[in-house]
Amino acid sequence: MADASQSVKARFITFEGGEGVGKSTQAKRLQARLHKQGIEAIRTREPGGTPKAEAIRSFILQGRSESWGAGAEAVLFAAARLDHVNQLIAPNLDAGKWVISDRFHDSTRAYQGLTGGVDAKLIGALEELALNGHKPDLTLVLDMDPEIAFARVRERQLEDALVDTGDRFEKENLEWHRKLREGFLEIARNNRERCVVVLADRTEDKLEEAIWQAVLEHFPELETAPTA
Ligand SMILES: Nc1ncnc2c1ncn2[C@@H]1O[C@H](COP(=O)(O)OP(=O)(O)O)[C@@H](O)[C@H]1O
Ligand SMILES: Cc1cn([C@H]2C[C@H](O)[C@@H](COP(=O)(O)OP(=O)(O)O)O2)c(=O)[nH]c1=O
Repeated sequence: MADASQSVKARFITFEGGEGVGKSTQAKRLQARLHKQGIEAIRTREPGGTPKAEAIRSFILQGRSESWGAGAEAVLFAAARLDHVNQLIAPNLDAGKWVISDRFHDSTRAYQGLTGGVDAKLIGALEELALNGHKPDLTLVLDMDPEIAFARVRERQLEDALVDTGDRFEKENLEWHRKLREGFLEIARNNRERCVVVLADRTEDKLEEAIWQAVLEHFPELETAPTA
């Protein structure tokens, strides 16, 4: 692989959106595209990404913590994020590697803030602590009707012959997910310099292409990076 990492500044890209819209699938595909371009990129996810953050992930997402409430969850997600930023994201960016995260701080804004009702000032303060200066350079907001995304997730569960795999968040009702979708769109409207909304209700190949075009538009320097 040609090494373009030396000539192109390492960037931090996040994927956001509701459940089942294709974030994980496309995060993998984007990593592969970047590799083809000679760019070293690591892929991570939230909540999680480091041992401490993964521990918080299982703690929050299992049914046991049902009664925590959105405020406490915002604090827990922020604690996980701070470790993720300090232990994984920042060191990789410093080492010249691109970082792709499947969800990041906009998920807290959307789930705990706009949908969960936690005050925006509190969300902002937690964000300042957790990001430690590492705001994403580009956020791809995958957008589609949650009903269709749900059908995808259910299909996957049936294929895996799993009876009850939905985590606590996937069990929220459709109306709630529609509100969540509006929340992500609002975040994108208010952060136009960073966020690109991508229509997710299309084939994986077409979505990958649309995402790649958005990435090239945002980072034109990639066009001239040597190809592998
Ligand atoms: N463009 C697409 N069209 C149809 N199904 C898809 C598409 N992208 C992903 N899927 C399927 O939908 C399900 C959810 O995709 P995933 O990437 O895990 O979404 P997310 O990370 O947003 O929850 C998976 O079973 C995946 O194979
Ligand atoms: C990162 C983050 C996630 N979440 C929620 C969103 C998801 O419902 C859940 C993570 O589950 P996950 O399985 O990673 O997401 P997806 O279903 O999109 O593949 O945690 C928050 O509520 N706040 C946050 O800050």
